[in-house]
Amino acid sequence: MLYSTVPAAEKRRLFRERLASGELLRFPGAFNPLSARLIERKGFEGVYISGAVLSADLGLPDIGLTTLTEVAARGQQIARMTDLPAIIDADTGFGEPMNVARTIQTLEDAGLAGTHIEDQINPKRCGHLDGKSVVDEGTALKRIRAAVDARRDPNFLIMARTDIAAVEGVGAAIDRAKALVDAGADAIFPEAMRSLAEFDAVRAAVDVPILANMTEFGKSELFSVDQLRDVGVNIVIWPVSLLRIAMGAADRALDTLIDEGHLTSKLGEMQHRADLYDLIDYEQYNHFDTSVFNFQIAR
Ligand SMILES: C[C@](O)(C(=O)O)[C@H](CC(=O)O)C(=O)O
Ligand SMILES: [Mg+2]
Repeated sequence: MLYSTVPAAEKRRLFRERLASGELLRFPGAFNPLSARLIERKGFEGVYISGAVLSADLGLPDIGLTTLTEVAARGQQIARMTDLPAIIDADTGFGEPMNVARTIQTLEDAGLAGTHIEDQINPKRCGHLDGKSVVDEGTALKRIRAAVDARRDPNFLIMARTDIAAVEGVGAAIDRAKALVDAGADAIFPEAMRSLAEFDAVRAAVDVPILANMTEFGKSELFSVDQLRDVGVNIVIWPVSLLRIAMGAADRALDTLIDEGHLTSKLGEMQHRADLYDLIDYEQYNHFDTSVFNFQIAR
């Protein structure tokens, strides 16, 4: 109740331990703090906090308009709701390498378990869109070195994301991934891989964990957990999926409301009040005041 009782340093330590085991860890994207609770309840291994979701939530395109303050605050709200490790998207790090350093310390303070910093130029765009540009290798490495030097908890995971595959091909992504690992990256996020063979090639090239981004309507086919495990992927994210599903359902429900004048036909699709209260541990709040949860909800 109220929040996770596991301190951030402990979440990070446990996360590092699981990552080292080589198993594939599943990180659905939480589009709000409540959905992080659902992800934990269902038994997933972690929670992803997407920049695309954060900006879409504010009605903005994912082009680096959100600020570190906004991102860290939302990350903190989500991370504190779950015992699971939460990885947050830090885009290009919010500025120059010195800003990247501040980003890392701020995200550590916010209780996140790790983050990824990408090598796109500013303004950045979704990794699955055409027309991306990346910074030169020197700049990309500086961002990662700054991140690694700035962290105070060695278990805070610093992942380097490279978007170069879409611009120069998977060969360039492999070269860059190796250089990023040499610069201190704990893990690699090869963005917009088009096939399992491409994941396989990156996997073979580096011996740190790699992440697969299973975002919909993008460049990657939607591979299954088993397929990704077979090629040695260590973390898989579905960054925007729950937001897409929730917004799709909301869109259809509003149409139903217009057509039918009520939402009775939608009750089966809704999270029941009883399930919501269960998810937020409403009953536990009786601990403070026994009159808080003294009602029945009919199913
Ligand atoms: C992973 C990602 O960086 C995100 O912000 O969630 C996006 C997802 C998306 O826009 O579909 C990405 O650039 O892939
Ligand atoms: Mg992003």
